[in-house]
Amino acid sequence: MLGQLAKQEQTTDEKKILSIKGLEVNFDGFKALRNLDFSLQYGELRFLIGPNGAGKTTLLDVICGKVKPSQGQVFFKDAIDLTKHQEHQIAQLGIGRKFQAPTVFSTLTVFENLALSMKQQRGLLSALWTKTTSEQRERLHLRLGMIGLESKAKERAGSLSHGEKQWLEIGMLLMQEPDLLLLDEPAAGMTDSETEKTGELLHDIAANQTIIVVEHDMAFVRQFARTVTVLHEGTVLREGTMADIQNDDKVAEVYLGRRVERGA
Ligand SMILES: Nc1ncnc2c1ncn2[C@@H]1O[C@H](COP(=O)(O)OP(=O)(O)OP(=O)(O)O)[C@@H](O)[C@H]1O
Repeated sequence: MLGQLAKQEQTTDEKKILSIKGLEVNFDGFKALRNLDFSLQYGELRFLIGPNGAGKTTLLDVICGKVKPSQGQVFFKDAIDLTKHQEHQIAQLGIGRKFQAPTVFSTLTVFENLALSMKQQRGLLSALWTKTTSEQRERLHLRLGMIGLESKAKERAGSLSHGEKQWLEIGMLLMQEPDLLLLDEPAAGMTDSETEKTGELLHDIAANQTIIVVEHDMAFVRQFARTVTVLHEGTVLREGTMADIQNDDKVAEVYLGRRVERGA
């Protein structure tokens, strides 16, 4: 019986790409995260919401190695202890992070930006001047199509709209073939149609990769979220479908007594 239980637990664990237990982050005595448990299955698109200062960014910072926890476990693909790795190692292990503001090379073309981001052994300059292989070109065109910028491949990235720059940066991240993507407000500052396209892009990506999205725009979350985790005061307050979350009194209370509405 015990053996069976252990086996069951192991099977469940095997599906987890990320498993966090008892996480604590201490900034000079202030606990930005406390006793936080969080896990993610392969292929999930998980939205992370919560009021200002809830700890969302800090959680992403711990996962990508920018911030080291004072306590707790952070395991990637079961056996990789992320607390023991530096930021650049974690990127190589397959975790890609995108911050809110797009950072593309504005004087290079869209295609060149993507080509530079390819997972490769070559240095930056040789990546620019060496001819891409047909396999690489295929990958580049696949990503160009996915981010909707095929027709703008030869345009300078600096001439793109804000939304297009965001998609390009997501495409650049995808060229690294990460297993887990961490995205910070990918739809911030976008027009309604760009926001819509971004939501669809996230679902396209989640067909093969796992994504955590930190988001404030509740209309966006409502439209595109499958599972939502609500953080409050450094720990998980609730987790569930958007419908569960919207009807939860405690969640409404932490959002200053309002229902979870757009811009809350
Ligand atoms: N480097 C730091 N030193 C001290 N305190 C910090 C540091 N970084 C974050 N904090 C504090 O930790 C808490 C959690 O911050 P965090 O940025 O993770 O929240 P958040 O949920 O991402 O908020 P927002 O939605 O406003 O971006 C906040 O009270 C913040 O002031």
